Amino acid sequence: MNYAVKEMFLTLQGEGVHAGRRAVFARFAGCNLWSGLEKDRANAVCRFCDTDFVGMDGEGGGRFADADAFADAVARLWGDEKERRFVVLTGGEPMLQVDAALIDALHDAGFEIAIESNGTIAVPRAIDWICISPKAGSETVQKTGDELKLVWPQSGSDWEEMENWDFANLLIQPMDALGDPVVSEANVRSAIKFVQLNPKWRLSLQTHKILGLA
Ligand SMILES: C[S@@+](CC[C@H](N)C(=O)[O-])C[C@H]1O[C@@H](n2cnc3c(N)ncnc32)[C@H](O)[C@@H]1O
Ligand SMILES: Nc1nc2[nH]cc(C(=O)O)c2c(=O)[nH]1
Ligand code: SF4
Ligand SMILES: [Mg+2]
Repeated sequence: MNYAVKEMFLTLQGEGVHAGRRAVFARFAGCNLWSGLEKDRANAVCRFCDTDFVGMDGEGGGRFADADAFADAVARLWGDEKERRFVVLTGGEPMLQVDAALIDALHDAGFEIAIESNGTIAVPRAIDWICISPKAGSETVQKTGDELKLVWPQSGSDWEEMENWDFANLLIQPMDALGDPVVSEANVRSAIKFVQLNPKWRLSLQTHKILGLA
């Protein structure tokens, strides 16, 4: 198997329970809920995406011939430190490409593996930290994991139903309205109010955007 990767970079995990943790991000090209082209956004299943995942032309991106080549690139970005090695597989939709060989190669290189997935494709439990972010209008098949991260508000998504799923952490992440600061701020206020009313849930902010990190 080869892997089409938009970009790979060293940063801090910006979101969720691991926010603030040093991490290599590997962003896979392509998604099953949007083509990634602006002309298709209005008709996509997922319409609020903040990410360019088209092609392989980003920093550290490219086509990796096999799992070892992928893991070598991740390890090079991490550097020599042997402790607490952490890689986040994201996209696009990483589960279109992640397979057992890749998971094994990253584990062999000493990495704890996290994934950011839309939950429409089952995620192997061999992945150490499963974060699922369900999208209204899609079928969520992965209803277990470490972190459920619901982008808020999303009409047509049933958060009460999600409380019955098997996730160790429930998070609400305000929707970035992509260039509309008034709406973005309203979404933050709405998310805070939601958590104040629903103590099973915690707030997740996109701290990398606040901090000016990738
Ligand atoms: C770009 S997605 C890639 C991974 C996967 N396709 C998914 O949707 O979970 C990474 C994370 O960013 C979140 N996200 C995307 N657009 C966002 C936005 N406009 N505001 C807040 N979070 C957003 C997603 O819900 C997901 O949790
Ligand atoms: N720093 C940083 N943290 C992130 N957490 C989830 C991200 C994603 O796009 O999947 C992301 C991202 O793009 N950058
Ligand atoms: S599912 Fe994830 S990558 Fe795909 S369009 Fe939605 S937020 Fe973006
Ligand atoms: Mg992002």
